[in-house]
Amino acid sequence: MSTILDKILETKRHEVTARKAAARPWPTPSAPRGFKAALDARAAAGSYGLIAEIKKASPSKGLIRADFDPPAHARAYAAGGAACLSVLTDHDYFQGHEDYLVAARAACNLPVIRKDFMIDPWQVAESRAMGADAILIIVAALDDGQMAEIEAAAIELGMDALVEVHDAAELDRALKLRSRLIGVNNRNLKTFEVDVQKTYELVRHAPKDCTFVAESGLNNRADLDAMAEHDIRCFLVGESLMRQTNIEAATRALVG
Ligand SMILES: O=C(O)c1ccccc1NCC(=O)[C@H](O)[C@H](O)COP(=O)(O)O
Repeated sequence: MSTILDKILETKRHEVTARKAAARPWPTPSAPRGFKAALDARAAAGSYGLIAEIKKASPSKGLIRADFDPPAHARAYAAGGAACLSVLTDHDYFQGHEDYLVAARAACNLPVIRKDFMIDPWQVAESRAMGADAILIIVAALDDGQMAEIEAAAIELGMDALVEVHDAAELDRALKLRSRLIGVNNRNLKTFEVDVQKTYELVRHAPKDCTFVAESGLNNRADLDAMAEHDIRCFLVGESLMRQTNIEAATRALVG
C-alpha cells in the first residue's frame, strides 16, 4: 500500500518535470546566509538554535493558520529570537509556495531553508535562485546516489543541507554524506505518528561533530529544556508556533 510519502514523491516527480519545462525567472538573490553557522552560533552561546517554520497547512493537520502572512511571521520569528527560518514551498500537500520563501527572506536577515521534497539536483539550483540558504535531504525519500548528487549541488552553490532521518539505519546512511547537519524528524512521514523519543534514541548514535536538530512535535519550553539535558540544542518547530496569536512572544517564550 502506498504511503503519504510515496504519494508526495509521485506528485513531486510530475511537478519537477513541469517546472523544468516552464522555468520561472527569479530576481538575483543575495549570497547564501550561513544556515548551520547560525544554529551553531546560538548553541555555542549557550542558547537554543531555533529553526522557526512558516507552515500554512500540512497533510496531517489540514489548515493550521488562516491569517497566513509569511513576511509578518518572518519578522515575528526574528524578533522573538529564532536563528533560522524554514519555509514550506510544496503546493499540493502543504499549501506552500516559492513566493512565501522569497517574501519571508526579504523581510528579515535570517538564513532560510526551503522545506520541500528534493528529488533532483535541478531543484537545488532553483532553491538558490529563489534565495534559499539551505535545502532539505529526506533520507527516506532517496537512494544513496541521489542524496550525494543533491548534496553536491548544494555544496557547489554554497548552501547547507539539513539531512533528515527517522531511524538508526537512515542515520547510518546520512553519515556517509559530507553534511554535518542532521535532523531527526520525530514524525514518521509514512504514518504521521509523532514520537519525540526518536530524538533521544538517535542522539546517542550521532557523532559529536554533528549539529543535531530535533524536528516535529515540540510544543513548549519544557520540551526543549528536556532535550537540552541530553545536549540537544537545535530545534525545528512549526505548528505549535504557527497556532499562536502572538508569534513573536511565543518564540521568545520558547528560546528567549
Ligand atoms: O507535517 C506533516 O503533516 C508532514 C507530513 C508528511 C511529510 C512531512 C510533514 N511535515 C514536515 C515536517 O517535518 C514538519 O513541518 C516540521 O518538522 C515541523 O513539525 P511541527 O513542529 O510538528 O509542525
